[in-house]
Amino acid sequence: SEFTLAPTEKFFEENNYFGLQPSNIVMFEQRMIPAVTFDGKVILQGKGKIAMAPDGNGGLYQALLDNKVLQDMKKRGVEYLHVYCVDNILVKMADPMFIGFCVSKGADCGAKVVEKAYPAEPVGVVCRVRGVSQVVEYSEIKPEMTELRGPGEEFVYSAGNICNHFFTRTFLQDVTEKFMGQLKQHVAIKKVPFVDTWGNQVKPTKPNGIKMEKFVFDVFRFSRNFVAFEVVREDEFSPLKNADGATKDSPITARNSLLAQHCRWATSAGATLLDEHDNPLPPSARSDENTVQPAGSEGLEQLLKGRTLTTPFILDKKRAKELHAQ
Ligand SMILES: CC(=O)N[C@H]1[C@@H](OP(=O)(O)O)O[C@H](CO)[C@@H](O)[C@@H]1O
Repeated sequence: SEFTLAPTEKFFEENNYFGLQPSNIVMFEQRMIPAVTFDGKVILQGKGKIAMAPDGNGGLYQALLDNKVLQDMKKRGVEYLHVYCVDNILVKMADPMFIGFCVSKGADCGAKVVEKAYPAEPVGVVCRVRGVSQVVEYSEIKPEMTELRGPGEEFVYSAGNICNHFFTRTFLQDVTEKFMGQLKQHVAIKKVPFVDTWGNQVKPTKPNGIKMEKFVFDVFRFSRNFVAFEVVREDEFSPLKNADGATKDSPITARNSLLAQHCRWATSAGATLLDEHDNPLPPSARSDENTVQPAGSEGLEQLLKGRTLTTPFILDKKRAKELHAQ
């Protein structure tokens, strides 16, 4: 959006595009739409300036069209897309397992899901409504539906949406050409700063306005072959939604999720980890033993098997070279 494009560009430049070719990176902006009061009037954010807000993560499709991104992808021979839209430190971009699964199933649209942890967990559920695959958002599902359980006491609606999606380019082409007008508008009730009639800037303490948002997953219902792919939460989902100090989904919890994952990878590659007092670290909550080497941890075994490592242990290029040489 207009808030994030310039800082994102700057961050990529400063970090040398993370080793990618700048010509292979395309950045573009979603639209902004006015925020309105509960009776539908525009809100003045400042003198002569209407309060605007990004049009939701489902604004992606209009933005792809506005910026001719799908045409560009066609030229470059891009046929499959992996999209994610919540901050998630464990996200596996272009995950070969997920993409391979969707392609092998002939899917035009797919979603990664994790098992819902508890009924009121604020995640949408991937399900079928009258035979149509879709996400029912947590703000729009009846609480009693979230409580429903099957014969084995498992949740009936257990497939938690983690905003991690697969699309074929041709499906998105169809969406932009035929279905965009059918995307629903969802109402988000928010605190919108405004100027009062005396020209004073006011920061409301309770919600005073409505932002209309489109949801990225609202295109699922137009797919011809939709698939869901369940993944293990500890390996793939640790969202960042709150500031430090919150008990969940904060920078600290995100950092700990990544550390725990790397400890599991090192242990399953055959390393023994010690804390700063040389005591062995307790075994991680989940063992990856006997599973395939998790994507992202390939090659670790050669470096770490049989080694005893004191944490914090940083495996950078220099360290990897040293380990190779030993
Ligand atoms: C509109 C939208 O994208 N909603 C998503 C999104 O919720 P937020 O609370 O808006 O961040 O992230 C959730 C996963 O953290 C997902 O379950 C939900 O469906």
